Amino acid sequence: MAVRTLLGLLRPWQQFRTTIITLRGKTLVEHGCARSMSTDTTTDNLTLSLDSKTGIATLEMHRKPVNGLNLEMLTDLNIALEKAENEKSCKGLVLTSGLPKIFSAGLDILEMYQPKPERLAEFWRTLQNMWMRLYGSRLVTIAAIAGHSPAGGCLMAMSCDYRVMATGKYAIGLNETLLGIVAPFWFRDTMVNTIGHRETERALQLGHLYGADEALKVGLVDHLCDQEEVVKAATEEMSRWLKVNAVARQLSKSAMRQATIDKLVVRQEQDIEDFMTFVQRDAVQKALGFYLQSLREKRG
Ligand SMILES: CCCCCCCC/C=C\C/C=C/C(=O)SCCNC(=O)CCNC(=O)[C@H](O)C(C)(C)COP(=O)(O)OP(=O)(O)OC[C@H]1O[C@@H](n2cnc3c(N)ncnc32)[C@H](O)[C@@H]1OP(=O)(O)O
Repeated sequence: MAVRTLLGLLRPWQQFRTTIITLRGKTLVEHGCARSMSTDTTTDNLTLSLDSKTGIATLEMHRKPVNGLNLEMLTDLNIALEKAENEKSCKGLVLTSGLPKIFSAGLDILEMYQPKPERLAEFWRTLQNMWMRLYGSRLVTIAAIAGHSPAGGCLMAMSCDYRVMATGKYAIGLNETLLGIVAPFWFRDTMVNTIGHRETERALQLGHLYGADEALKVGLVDHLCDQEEVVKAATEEMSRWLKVNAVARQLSKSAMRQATIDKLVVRQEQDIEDFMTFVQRDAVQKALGFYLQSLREKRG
């Protein structure tokens, strides 16, 4: 607080600063302007930037090759989301990818294949926390999806308030059964809340990946546009949402979502145990091994 007051006395050109934060042995570099409180954060996995004029933050994922959600990426996402959440001038967040043709390939399967138990538990807790943060965010959150978005990628998109997807040959959905695994209850709940019970039941059992047109038809995404336009379309839609009284909108959002989040809050430890038991079963390890192999063979 004292630092903020002091910075307020500085002239604008004196206020640009670069801060380096080290976290869990990783370095986050911040470039920012103290007066506007806009702060850009870049890590190996993502960039968070805030447009201080509009109050819209952009969170761009760029973990090569496919924005696979591993422990480090999820940790960075949690930090970035918390930062945007706590920044008073930030009102909305566009979640997108800086990689071509990929929004996110979902969970990094290598976290679940032949895992070390301690890391596996931390990985799952960090994913749970990321979902609770994003699904329950006070911000208007819009996913700009210009590429594939299976499983955990679909979860992230569904956790936003609105989804813009690129037309093209991209797929989105909860395809867990194709890997021989089961979407956890809070993945399922999020999908039910988005597209309804019957459609979710069908999609989950089949591990169905929707093309963009079909995703629009069932309400899994809300708007289609050209690949190059997704972030622009998301930002335009955002301005509509930002015109609504913020408190009324936030209370409405929380009235719709909090019960779903609370279900995980009260079962968080049990869910970690269930996940660990399930993933470490021989049959599941075998299925994950085959799936990884098939991904590798696809490349030839
Ligand atoms: C009793 C109940 C208890 C409950 C227990 C619950 C358990 C449930 C647990 C978890 C839920 C799981 C959620 C998930 O998110 S699982 C991940 C699902 N993701 C996928 O199926 C996507 C797989 N990937 C693809 O289909 C494609 O890669 C693509 C369409 C995303 C992109 O295609 P393309 O551009 O052609 O790239 P490549 O396929 O060539 O991939 C490049 C490279 O990346 C590797 N890779 C891809 N996806 C993943 C991934 N998700 N994890 C790790 N690695 C991945 C791929 O293998 C290639 O690697 P390389 O050959 O070594 O270069």
